[in-house]
Amino acid sequence: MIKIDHVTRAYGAFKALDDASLTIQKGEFFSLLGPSGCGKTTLLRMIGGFDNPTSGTIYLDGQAMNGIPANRRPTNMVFQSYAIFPHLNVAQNVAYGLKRLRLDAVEEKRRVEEALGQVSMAHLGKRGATELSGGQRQRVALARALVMRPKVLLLDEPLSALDKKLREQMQVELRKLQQAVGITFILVTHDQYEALAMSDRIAVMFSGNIAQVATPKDIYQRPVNRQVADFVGGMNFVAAEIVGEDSGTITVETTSFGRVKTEKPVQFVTKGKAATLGIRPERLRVLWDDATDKYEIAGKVVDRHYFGEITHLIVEVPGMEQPLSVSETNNFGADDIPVGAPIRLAYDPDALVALAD
Ligand SMILES: Nc1ncnc2c1ncn2[C@@H]1O[C@H](COP(=O)(O)OP(=O)(O)OP(=O)(O)O)[C@@H](O)[C@H]1O
Repeated sequence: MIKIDHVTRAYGAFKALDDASLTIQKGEFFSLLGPSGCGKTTLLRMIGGFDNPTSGTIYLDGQAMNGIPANRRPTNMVFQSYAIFPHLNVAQNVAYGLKRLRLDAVEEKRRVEEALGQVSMAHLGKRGATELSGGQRQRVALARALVMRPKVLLLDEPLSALDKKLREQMQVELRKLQQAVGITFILVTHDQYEALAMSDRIAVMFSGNIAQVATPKDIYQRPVNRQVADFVGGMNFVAAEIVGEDSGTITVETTSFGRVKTEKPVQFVTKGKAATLGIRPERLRVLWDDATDKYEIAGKVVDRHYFGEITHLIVEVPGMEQPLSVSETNNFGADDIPVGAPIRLAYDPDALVALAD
C-alpha cells in the first residue's frame, strides 16, 4: 500500500504539488491523470525517490520513504524516453539492472527469460537494441523494470511515443500484464481515454491539486466538478436553478430540460440557487421520424462533424445559451442529417449530473 500524506513540492513560491493526500492499494492499476504541468510527474518521481517532498510524507507498506534513495525503494520506474543501451542486445539490456544483485548465471538467465516472456519478447533476446520497433523497445523497457521484481512499477507516459493503433494495443497488453504479475502499477498520463481504459482507479489533477479519485466509471459518470467533467470527455453544461434539496439529492429547474431530481455531487456547495448540470454528448439520442420519449428536447442542427463510426451534431435549443453537442452513432444515418434540420433528442434524467463550479 502507498500512502501519500499531505505532500507538497515547492519550487520557491510555486507549488508543483500542493498538500496532496492519496492512498493506493496493493495490486491496483492506478493512474495520475491531468493536463500538462498539473504535477503528476512530480508526484510519480517522489514516489520513486527521484525527488523529495518539501513537506509531507510518502509511505510504502507503512514505511516512511523520506530520504530513502530510488535504488533502495521497492519501486521501479519506466521512463517516457525509455533509455535502452544501443550497444547491448535485448537480453543484455534486461539483465543490466540485475548485475548489482550478483546472482549466479543460471538464475540471472532464468529471470531475464521470465521478464522477456512477460512482455512477449522471449524469442527476441539476441536481437540488437537498435533493431527494434517502437513497441518492442517499449516492451524491453518494461522487461528491464519487471526483472527487478519491484512491488510498485511507475510508468511515466510510457506509450506517448507510439502511434495510435499500437498505443491502443499496448494499453490492453499493459493491463493484462499488470493483472498477470499482480504488482501495483502507477501510470502518469494526460490521455483521458488511456486512463479510463487501463485503470482500477484514477486521480484527476489540476494545478498541483487532486480534484477527484475514483473508478473510471465514476470519474466519467459522476465527475465532482466542472473541471473534471470537462477534462475527461465532452460535456454539455446546462444552467439550472435549485428548487429542492435533501441530504442526498437536489431538484433543479432548467429552461430546456425541465425539472430534474439528481444525485448531489460530493463537493456540492450551493451559492444561492444557481447550479450547473452536465450531460454527456452520447447520452442525448436522436429521435427519428415519429418516435417519442417521455424525456425529449427539440432544437435545430447548426453544425455537424463526421468521425467515421459516429457523428457529432451541434444542436441549438431555444432558451439555452450554448448549443448542445450530441454524439450519435452513424448506424441509423446521423451523418446524413442536414445542417439546418429540426431535431428532437431523448435523454434519461439520470444522465444529468449536478456539478460544483
Ligand atoms: N525543477 C523545477 N523547477 C521549477 N519548476 C518545476 C521544476 N520541475 C517541475 N516544475 C514545474 O512544476 C509543475 C509540475 O510539473 P510536472 O512535471 O509534475 O507536470 P506534469 O503534470 O507531469 O506535466 P507534463 O505532462 O507536461 O509532464 C510544472 O509547472 C513545472 O513547470
